[in-house]
Amino acid sequence: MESDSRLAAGRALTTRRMARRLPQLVARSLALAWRSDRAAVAGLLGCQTVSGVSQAFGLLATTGTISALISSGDVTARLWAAWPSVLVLAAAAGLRAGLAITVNWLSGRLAPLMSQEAELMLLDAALNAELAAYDSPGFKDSQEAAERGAQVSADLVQEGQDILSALASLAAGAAVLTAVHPLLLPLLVLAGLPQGVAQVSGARVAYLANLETMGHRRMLSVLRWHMSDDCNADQVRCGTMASFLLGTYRSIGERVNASDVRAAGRGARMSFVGAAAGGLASGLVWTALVYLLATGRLSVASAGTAIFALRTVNASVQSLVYGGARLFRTGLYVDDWSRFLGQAGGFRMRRGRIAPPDPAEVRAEELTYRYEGADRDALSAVTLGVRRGEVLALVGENGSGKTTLAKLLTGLYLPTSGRVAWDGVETGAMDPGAAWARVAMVPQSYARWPMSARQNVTLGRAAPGGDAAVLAACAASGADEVVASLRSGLDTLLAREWLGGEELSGGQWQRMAIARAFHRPAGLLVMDEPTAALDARAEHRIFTGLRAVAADRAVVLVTHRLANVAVADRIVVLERGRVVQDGTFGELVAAEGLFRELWRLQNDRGVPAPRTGSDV
Ligand SMILES: Nc1ncnc2c1ncn2[C@@H]1O[C@H](COP(=O)(O)OP(=O)(O)OP(=O)(O)O)[C@@H](O)[C@H]1O
Repeated sequence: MESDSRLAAGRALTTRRMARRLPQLVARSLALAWRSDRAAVAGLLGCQTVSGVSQAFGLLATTGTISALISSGDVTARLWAAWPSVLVLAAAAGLRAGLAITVNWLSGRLAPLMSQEAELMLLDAALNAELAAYDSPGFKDSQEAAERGAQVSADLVQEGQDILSALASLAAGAAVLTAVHPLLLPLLVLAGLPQGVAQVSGARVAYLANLETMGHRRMLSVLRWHMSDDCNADQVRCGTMASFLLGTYRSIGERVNASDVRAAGRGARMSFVGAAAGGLASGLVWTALVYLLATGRLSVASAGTAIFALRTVNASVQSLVYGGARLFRTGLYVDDWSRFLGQAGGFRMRRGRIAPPDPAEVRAEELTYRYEGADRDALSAVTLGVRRGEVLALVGENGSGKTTLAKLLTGLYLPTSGRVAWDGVETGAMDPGAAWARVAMVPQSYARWPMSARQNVTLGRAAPGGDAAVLAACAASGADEVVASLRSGLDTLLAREWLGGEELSGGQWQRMAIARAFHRPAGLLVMDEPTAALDARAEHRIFTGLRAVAADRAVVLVTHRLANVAVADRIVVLERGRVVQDGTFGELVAAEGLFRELWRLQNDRGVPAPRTGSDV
C-alpha cells in the first residue's frame, strides 16, 4: 500500500518538478561534500574556475593561430605571427591537463568520504525512527530507496565536475561563436535540446522501474540471506528446500528483469527519437554555416574559427545533456535519501525532553494499541501497574498481547490511546534515550552481538564496578560457567566467523542475554520468556534469584511456564488483548478461569500415572 503511494509520488515527480528540485539537491550535496572534506571542495571549485578561464584563453588563441595562418603574406612571417598564440594554446592545454589530474585526485578523495557521511546520516535517521516504523511495510521501502541514494550520492561529485567543466567550455566557446555570428549559438543550443529531453525522460523511466520493483528486490535480498547464511543452512538441507528456494528466487528475479528490460527498451526508443531530432537540428546548424559562408556573410577565417568553436560548443552541449541527465537520475535517488533524513520515512521520533529517574511506579491506564495496518487492536483498554520492588507477571496464550504490552510499558511503543506513565510522566513526554537508559530488557529473540563476551554484557556502556560487576551479573544469570569455559574469558570474541572467535549454544547465549539485563543499572526490568532455552538448573537459578534482583527494580515477567510465575507478586492474565484475570498465583489457581485452565493443561500430558507396588 505504502509502496504504491511511493510509486505514485515517483510518477508525479515530473521532469519540470525535478528540475525545480535539482538546485536544492545540489545545495544539499554541496553541504554534504563540505561536511565531508572542505579542503577538497574548495580545491575542486578553484580548479574548475581556472580550467574554464584557461579554456577560453585556449580558444581565443586558436582563433589567433588560424587568423595568423590563413592571412595573406609570407609563410615565415605568418608562422612568426602565429607562435605567441601557439604558446598560449600549449600553456592553456598543459594547465588544463594538470588541473584535470588534480580534479581527479580531489574527487577520488572526496567521493568515499561523502558516501560514508551519507550512510552515517542515514543510519542516524533510522536509529532515530520510532520502533513502530518497522511494523510499517512502507518504511523498509523508504529506507532501501534512501540507501540507494546514499550509495550514489558520491557520484554527484563527478557529475557536478562534468557539468561545471562543460559549462566552462560552453561559456568559452559561446563567447567566440557569438563574436563570429550571433545566430550560430542559439541554433546549436536548440540542436542539443531534443537529446536533452530524451536523456532526462529515459533516466526517469529507469528510476520508476527501480521504484516499481523495490519490494521484489528486497525479497530477493532476504531470500539470498536465508539461502546463504549459516543460521538456516541446516534447515535448508534437512528440509530439502534448495530447489524450491532457487525456483522462487529465479521467478522473482525474472519479474525484476522483465521490468528492467521494459524500461531499457523505452529508454532506448526515447534516445533514438532524441538522437534523430538532434541529428536533424545539427544538420540545420551546418547548413546555416555553409549558407553564411556561401552568401559572403562570413569570411573564410571566421568560418575556420567558427568550426573550432562549433566543435567545442557542440561537445560541451553534449556533455551538458548527458551530464544533466545523469545528474537528474542521481538526483532522483539522492532525493529519496534526503527525504528519509528529514522524516525517517515518516517515523522520526518526536517526543518530549523529560529525562526521568528510575520509576517508582509504571502504570498503564485504558491502554489501547493497534499495529500499523492491523484490522484489530493488539491491546484494548488495559489498566495495570508495577512498583519498584515488585514482580508483575503477564500470562496468556500466543498472540494475547503480552510482548506488545511489555514494549509499551518500556516506552518502545507509544499508545494508540490511553496512557503509559512512569511516576505520572507519560512515555511520549520523555526523552527516549534518557528513558531507555532506565530500562533493562531480555527480549524473546535476543541479539547475538559479534563482539567480546565482556561487550556482550556491557553493551559498550562502562558501568561502575568494571569486570567485577560484569562477573557478578554473569554469576546471577548462570553465564559465569559460560565465560569460564571460553578460551580467553571475557575477552573472547563471540563470533566463530573470525579468528579466535567462539560460538555459544542457544541456552548459553540466553544466559549472556540475561547477564546483560542484570548488569544494567536500570529501574525497570522486562523479561520476555527469559528462560525458554535454559536447562532446569539454570532456570531454577534465575527464578530463585529473581526476588533479589527485584529488590530495587520494577520487574515485568512474561512467560508461558506457569510454575515460574509463582515467584511474582501479581499475575495479570491477558486474552485477545484484554485483561481477563488479575491476582496472586494462589488466588488464580484457586479461581475458575483461563489461568486455572492453562495451569491444568500444562500439568496434564495425558500420560497415565506410574503404577505403584500396591496396584499389582
Ligand atoms: N509487528 C507486528 N505487526 C502487526 N501485528 C503484530 C506485530 N507484532 C504482533 N502483532 C500482533 O499483535 C498481537 C499480539 O502479539 P504479541 O506478540 O504481543 O503476543 P504475545 O502474547 O506476546 O504472543 P506470544 O505468546 O506468542 O509471544 C498478535 O495478534 C500479533 O499478530
